[in-house]
Amino acid sequence: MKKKGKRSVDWVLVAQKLLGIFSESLGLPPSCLKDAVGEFYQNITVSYYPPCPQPDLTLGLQAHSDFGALTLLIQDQVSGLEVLKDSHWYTVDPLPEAIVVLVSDQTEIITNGNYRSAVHREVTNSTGARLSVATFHDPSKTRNISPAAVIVSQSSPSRYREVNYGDYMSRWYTKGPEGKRNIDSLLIGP
Ligand SMILES: O=C(O)CCC(=O)C(=O)O
Ligand SMILES: [Fe+2]
Repeated sequence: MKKKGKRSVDWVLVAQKLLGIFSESLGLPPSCLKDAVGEFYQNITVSYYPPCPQPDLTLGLQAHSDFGALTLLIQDQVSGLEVLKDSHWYTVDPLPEAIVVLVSDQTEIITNGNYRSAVHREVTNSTGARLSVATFHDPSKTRNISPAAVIVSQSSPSRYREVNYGDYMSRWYTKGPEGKRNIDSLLIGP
């Protein structure tokens, strides 16, 4: 087995700590979300966006939500990341030393929609190149994910169908983000 570097272990600890805080904020035991995700599978993507002569015509990355549990992202001083809220795109201004936390699809499912996965995109600009490093913290492909039993009740029934994470991921790669949330296909009811 390949030994993980100290830096990637640190990222895992931050992600676990955040899932603990999310759990507690919902009145759940601190390990609730972490236990539901199981062992973290970590992927790191380094994205370089060169200056674009026609930013109005080109996105760096189309709108999507990340399919795992939690994404931690660092960006350089050039802005470009935007998040969607109430049909409006907001720029995530780069701050020195800051880590951007993006709630991803599996966390939305486990919390039964109490935490919503963040729809985001990357816009280009004509003057400066941009660099970002995203660390994805995801369940294993064999893991089945569903709303946590402690959250679901008769008055607050499951809003999402159970899904195998490997299948969910394959679907994402086959269909692509299509600018919308793939997770919506798991919604139960009208
Ligand atoms: O480069 C960014 O700021 C966003 C990257 C991203 O959303 C992704 O890799 O999923
Ligand atoms: Fe993303």
